[in-house]
Amino acid sequence: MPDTVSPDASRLLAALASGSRELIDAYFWSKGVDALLGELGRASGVSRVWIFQLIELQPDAVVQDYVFEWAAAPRYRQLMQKRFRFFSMIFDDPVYRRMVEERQRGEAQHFITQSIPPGPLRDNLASQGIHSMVTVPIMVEGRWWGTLGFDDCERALDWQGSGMHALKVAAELIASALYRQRLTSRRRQLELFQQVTDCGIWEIDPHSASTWCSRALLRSLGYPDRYAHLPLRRLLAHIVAEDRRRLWKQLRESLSARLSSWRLDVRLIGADGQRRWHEIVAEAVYDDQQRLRSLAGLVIDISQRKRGEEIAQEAAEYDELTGVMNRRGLSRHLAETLSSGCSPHHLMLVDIDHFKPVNDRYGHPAGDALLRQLASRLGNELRPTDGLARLGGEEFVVVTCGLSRPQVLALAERLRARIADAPFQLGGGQGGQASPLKVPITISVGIAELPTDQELRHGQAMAIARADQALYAAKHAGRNRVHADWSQAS
Ligand SMILES: Nc1nc2c(ncn2[C@@H]2O[C@H](COP(=O)(O)OP(=O)(O)OP(=O)(O)O)[C@@H](O)[C@H]2O)c(=O)[nH]1
Repeated sequence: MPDTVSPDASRLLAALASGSRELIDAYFWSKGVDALLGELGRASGVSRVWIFQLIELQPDAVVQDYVFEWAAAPRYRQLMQKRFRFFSMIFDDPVYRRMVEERQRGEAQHFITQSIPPGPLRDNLASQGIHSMVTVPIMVEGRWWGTLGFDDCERALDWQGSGMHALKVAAELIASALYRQRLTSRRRQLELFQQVTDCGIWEIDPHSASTWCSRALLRSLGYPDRYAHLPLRRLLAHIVAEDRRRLWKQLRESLSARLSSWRLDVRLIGADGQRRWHEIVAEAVYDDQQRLRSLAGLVIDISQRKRGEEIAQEAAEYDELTGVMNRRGLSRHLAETLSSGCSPHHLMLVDIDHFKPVNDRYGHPAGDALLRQLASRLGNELRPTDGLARLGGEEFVVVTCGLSRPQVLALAERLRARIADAPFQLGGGQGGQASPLKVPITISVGIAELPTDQELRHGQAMAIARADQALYAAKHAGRNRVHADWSQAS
């Protein structure tokens, strides 16, 4: 057995000092680690310095990968050997099992091969020609990440005392470089994630009501990137008042139900003063007493999606030809206006008289143009709260609220007169083309009251049926007139 010698502690400390500088300065930690291992290897005079990364800890085996190496001479190199790629060590040796348990606890080990009890571990080391070995676990965020090891194939090195202390410092330096790299790459990933997704990250401390907002979020709200402290009150002021009320309600309800996550769409007022739809995604963490410990989440810009939804809704609820509401839009308008508290509600059916001859004589496109103009003229006579819809063909509906029967009759009469008094101009008249056609038309109007005490769909159908009766009466009486059916109105 070779004589036991101790490493030169002062050389090791000097190596640690210069190696650690490289590790701190290196952009990629791996480059700094290579330099540190080299410094330590040369200073200690060992044959090989290595780092194994822990890949998986199984119940009866540990899987590791040989990730870094410094070798004093080419014959000591092992890194490229296939047997050290994701190699698995089985716990069939109690000595090895104890070693793994100690590494998990962050404890260093040093041994001379010949002093190890006979068994697989000793055989393994002997097969590699190792006389002595020291290992220090690399602990990252309190967990065993990997192992820093020194093999001596020439001497039996005794690593106790200041030599061992230097190696522990080296393992801690490597661990902190790894941790720094992790944080840097996490930060980069987060920034990339935010850029790609138009999303901001926030966190609120419920005790102090202080907030943390990611740079992207701060920027979109008009604050400097590194704004140190954005009070919750100020953050909430960026939410449109009406949506803020919904947010408080959502917050109260989810807290009382101890919900761990929820979502809400709100409008945010950005740095440019524009309101944009955002989705708030929140994750709540509660302590053992079910009190809120932290609230964090994302703010995702969904203005594009909302615009898409609005376009889809417009397509679904508006008439393509005239731009006024269609039957579906009318239903929504009625539902909204009936629940608004304004009453009574009246429904007018407006139908063009003798429209078929217009189509027959001037063609369908001219008929279309006339329908568009009619919608526009009717709309000009109405208030913003009134509803105008096209039911199909040449039949329109006007919905009013808050008007008495005489007032509704007067409005209908005014609509009728405005259409009858001025002929419609169709086509031509521009750039030396033929002069526009002047087509006089009239409308007939049937009126009914909308019942408020019935189910909407039923009440709407009833009112349309009665208005239709009144319209029929107006047509029968000679057209260009207004009729009302006040029967059965509740
Ligand atoms: N241009 C055009 N015409 C339409 C459209 N929808 C329905 N019409 C036409 O509207 C006309 C409706 O004719 P009728 O139901 O006979 O009614 P009318 O000729 O107006 O007669 P009265 O209502 O009884 O006064 C038909 O010629 C339909 O082809 C449309 O979208 N565009």
